[in-house]
Formats: sequence, C-alpha cells, structure tokens
Amino acid sequence: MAHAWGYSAENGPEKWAKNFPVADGPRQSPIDILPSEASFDGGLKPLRLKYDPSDSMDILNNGHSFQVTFTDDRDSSTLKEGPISGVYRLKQFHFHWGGSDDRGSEHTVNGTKYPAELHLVHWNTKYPSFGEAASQPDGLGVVGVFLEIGAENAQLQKVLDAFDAIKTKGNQTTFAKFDPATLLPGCLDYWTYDGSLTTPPLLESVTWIVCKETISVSPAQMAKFRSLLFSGKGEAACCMVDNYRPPQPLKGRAVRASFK
Ligand SMILES: CCCSc1c(F)c(F)c(S(=O)(=O)NC)c(F)c1F
Ligand SMILES: [Zn+2]
Repeated sequence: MAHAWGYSAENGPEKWAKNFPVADGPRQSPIDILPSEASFDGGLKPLRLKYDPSDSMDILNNGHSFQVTFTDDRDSSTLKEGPISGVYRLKQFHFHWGGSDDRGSEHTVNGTKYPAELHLVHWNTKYPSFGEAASQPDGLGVVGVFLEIGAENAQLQKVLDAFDAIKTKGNQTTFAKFDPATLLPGCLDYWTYDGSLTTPPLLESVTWIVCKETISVSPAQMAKFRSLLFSGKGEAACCMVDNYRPPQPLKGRAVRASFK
C-alpha cells in the first residue's frame, strides 16, 4: 500500500511528486511573496467576508493539521469581491505551524517565515459542491493570514482551548458559535495570485488571497499548537509540528497587490 503523505523525510513535500505529479505543475503553492515585484492593481476590490458564527460545527485533528468545519448549505458564511467573482462559501479553516518560532508559515515574504499561517478555505458556489469546486481552476478561494509572535490572542485562545479533546489523529469535538472573523487582522490589504492546495492532492484550483497584516500569537500559544499529535491514539506519539510546504517556483505567475 502506498505510504500516506505527511511531513517527514520519508513522506514529506520532497516526496509528494511521486504520487501527485502535479506537485511539479505550473501553479503550485505556497510561494515567496516579493512585495517589490508585486504589481498594484487598482481594479482589485476590498475583500467582503461575512461569517455567521452559527455555521461553525466541529473541530477535528485530521492527522496533518486541525480544522474547524462549517456548515456550507447556504450563503451565510461567504467570501465575495476581492479578486474573485461570484460567491464563495466558507468550508473550513486550519493552520500550518513550525517546531520553533523561526518557521511554520507556508507563504513567506521576502524570504521571511512566520511561526504559523491561518488558511480560511472557501469554495465557488457556481459549482454544486466543495469536492467539485476543488477540481476547477477557479474553484477555491483561500484567505491566508500570518501569525506573528506578540501578545496573547484571546480569540485564537478559544480555538486552542479545544485542543485537549483533539490531541490525536481522528479525534473530533463540537465547536459551535465561533466567529472566524475574530481571527482576521484589522486591515485586509492583500496579495493575490493563482495557486494550489498546499497539501496533496495539490489541486491547482486556488485563488490565493494573502493578507499583508499579521495577527498576534504568544509563545505559550505556539507551544499549545505543538501539543497536538500527528499520530493516533495508541500509536507512538509524533508531535504535530512543521506541517508546512516550502515555497514553490513562481513559473512566471503575476502576484498582484490590492494596496500601494
Ligand atoms: C481536498 C482538500 C480538503 S480541504 C483543504 C485542506 F484540508 C487543506 F489543508 C488545504 S491547504 O492547501 O493546506 N491550505 C490552503 C486546502 F486548500 C483545502 F481545500
Ligand atoms: Zn492550509
């Protein structure tokens, strides 16, 4: 049986192309964002993010990260405008982080790595489902937010407080009435480019929207991220850290900025 993918030397990002050849494709993510080479596009609209806290359902350790999943059977939690057209519904959010504060984000800015990166995953409602959208070039819109070491983030703490119930792979618990807008920075200036999922199947279906402004996370909160396990109950414990893919070749793609 083919090894499941992961982030170790044996099954990590350098090995993914074997089972997922698109890993070497023309629009892979993440990338190193070079602000001086991004072009300001005055035609880019401000992001319109509207989330209904009653849509949040549960929190799951999926063995690669943890995710908070939202009910997506109506247009109650949506991404509109920005670089996209139409209505994209929020499906889930998750994070990527490092084993120490000097790494962990997937996107980088002038080569700078942040300790973690939040991804809010939305799907284009011109398609009948998330699964269908995920295979289309304009199917997904992911908002990325960098976490920067600083003051404790009280809103993020609400997510971290659920970790004792999801320590091992496959664990899930109810996570209701959470407003993901509380995790967004005050300023929603962004960079945008055409990219992919950053985890297998690495589908080239993502319009990336990476916020310029960061949100804070305290050192103690980063330690809490690192208390999760990649491994399942009863398996040898393997700390969930360094679950990030490094930047991929830009291959001629344009990166646009919504701000000067
Ligand atoms: C078949 C995908 C399941 S949903 C999902 C995900 F689980 C994930 F991790 C990422 S990511 O590439 O890692 N971050 C943007 C996504 F984009 C997603 F849409
Ligand atoms: Zn992600």
